[in-house]
Amino acid sequence: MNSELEKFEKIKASGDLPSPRGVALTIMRLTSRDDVGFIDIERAIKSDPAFVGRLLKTANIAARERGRPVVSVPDAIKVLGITVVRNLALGFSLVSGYRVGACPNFDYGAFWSRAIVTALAMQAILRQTRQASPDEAFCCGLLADIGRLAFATVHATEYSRLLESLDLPPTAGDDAERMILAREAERFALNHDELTVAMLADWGFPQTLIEPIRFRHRPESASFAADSRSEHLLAALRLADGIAGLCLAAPSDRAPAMARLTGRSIALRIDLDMLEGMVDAIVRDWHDWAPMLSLDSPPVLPSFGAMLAEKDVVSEPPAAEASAAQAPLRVLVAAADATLRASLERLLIESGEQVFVVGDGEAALERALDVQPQVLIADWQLPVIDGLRLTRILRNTRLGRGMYVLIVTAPVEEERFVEVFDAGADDYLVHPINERAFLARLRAGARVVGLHEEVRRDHEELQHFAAELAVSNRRLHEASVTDALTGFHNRRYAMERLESDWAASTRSARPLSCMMIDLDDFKGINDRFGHAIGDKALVAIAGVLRNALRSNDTICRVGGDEFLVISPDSDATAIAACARRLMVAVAALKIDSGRGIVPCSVSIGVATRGETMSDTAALVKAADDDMYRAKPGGRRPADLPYA
Ligand SMILES: Nc1nc2c(ncn2[C@@H]2O[C@H](COP(=O)(O)OP(=O)(O)OP(=O)(O)O)[C@@H](O)[C@H]2O)c(=O)[nH]1
Repeated sequence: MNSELEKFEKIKASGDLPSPRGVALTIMRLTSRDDVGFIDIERAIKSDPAFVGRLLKTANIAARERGRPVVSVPDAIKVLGITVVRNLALGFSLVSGYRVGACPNFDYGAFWSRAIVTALAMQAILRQTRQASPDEAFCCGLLADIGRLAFATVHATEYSRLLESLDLPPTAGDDAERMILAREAERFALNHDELTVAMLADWGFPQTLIEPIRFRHRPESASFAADSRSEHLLAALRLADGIAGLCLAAPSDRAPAMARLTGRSIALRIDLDMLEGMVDAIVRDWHDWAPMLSLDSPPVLPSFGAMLAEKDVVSEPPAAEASAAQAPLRVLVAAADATLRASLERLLIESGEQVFVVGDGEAALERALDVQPQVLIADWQLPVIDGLRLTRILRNTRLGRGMYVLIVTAPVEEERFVEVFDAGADDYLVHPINERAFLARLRAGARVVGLHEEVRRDHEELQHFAAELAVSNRRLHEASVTDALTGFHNRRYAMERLESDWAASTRSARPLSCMMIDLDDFKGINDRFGHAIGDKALVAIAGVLRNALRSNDTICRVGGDEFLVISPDSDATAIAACARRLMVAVAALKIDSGRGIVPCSVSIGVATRGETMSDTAALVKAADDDMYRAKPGGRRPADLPYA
């Protein structure tokens, strides 16, 4: 048994590790048997109505593109698959069972909020990149930090002391995370990432899905093959971490959180536009999920675009690297002949390089993917996969394209060397090796490797600049559609947004409503109290609107004292009720001018898309007309014709 597993078994033996209960336990037991039928699982699920609701919700997110809602348990199982259903049951049962606990400095609410945002982010990222099942990724994201909860459960008092001594904000970056990991390892012999990996493996999660968790805060130590699923999942997990960090950051910490996020999205070729749509959708889903899981209410977050415009966001620069000229070369030597191997190894070590040695082609391939050498020295006559075939295989991978390849061969006629170059090798050495010639060739190789590294670094820097430029462009765009006083979008944005919500309502045949809100006698307020107090009133009324409306309503300031609210999925009754609520809330405002309370009231016009309405202009006009009917003097809530 390896030592990590041994340490995990010790913790597990305490019997206190977080574990599934109720229906989750039944489903896990059932799915571990070969003879279990679909009906048994369906029956187990149906015994827990709360789980049925959550399962249907997940299935409907998964099936968004198919246009037909999932309304039954068998349908949900078909959409998600038994494994995902089982892992969802596990995850949700842990959320319900460990909402509070005995570790005083562990914030259980923040832990689960972060978990659900990470889960939603993993699902959204994988839906975009399609490198793994988004629903499996959801489960993996939900439980990606479960080791932390496990420490808080098994070692409540000690873990609380450890957290107190570190006193780090929950959204700190990699450096802070590494500090926690190091202290946990010192104290408990395992860190929470290792414990998470062990727990998920114990629950039967597939290795490729959970292994990236081990490296989520130290990606430079991961040695996944280039373009492998694990490498991709690691990048996805880091981006999901970044998204969760941004969503949970205090407003003053959003700029560094945003910087981490934009840097990480580059690795997955997710541009800012995609990221924006993704983050805004994740925040909306979070608002839906939180009450379903009885989690803390999510904060009302500005849109991604508004957060991007908030501060000077600069994406993470590419990691600083030692100059390739000074760093030792990573050289892989692949030769069956022990004397040849030993002499190459000696020469390379003497010249200060980092050497890895293998005896056949298959081992060479495996080792190459693992250590990612910059130089490969391979014997032509290598067993299993010969040197030329090995070169061809590696040249077809991203990793192998930049490698400097030297083929070692016994003397052959000149003609045959063509084959060496045709296979993609850079040079050859004739055995027995002339030491001076070998070292000269190695220097030539080092020069080429150095150039490759330079190109790669330049490319990364260019990507970094491109990301920064995209951020600046986005910020400029955001500023051009944002009202500086209230932070709401302006008329230009309102009209674009209305068009897209109109199109969505046409596609889905769902209602679309809007509200035109106009402050009453605002000129009088300015004249009586001064412009500064007028501004204060505008900001206060904007705050009322922000707090009173749903997260998927769009509020725009379309004139000096006019706001337009676009409300998808609201019918005439709902929008009227909403207008009444707003009027009451604004009337209750007490804005102190220093010379008495400022009288605040609004007139609101409402309109709902009807069959005779041809376009968005007609909808806005209807709301406008309704608002003017309410003036002058402001319409009282009771005057609104709908109860
Ligand atoms: N303080 C402040 N005032 C503004 C701002 N933008 C526009 N205004 C003022 O808002 C007032 C709007 O006046 P009107 O359009 O006559 O509307 P009203 O006085 O609210 O009258 P009714 O709409 O009929 O109730 C004007 O005096 C503008 O100068 C702003 O950003 N800050």
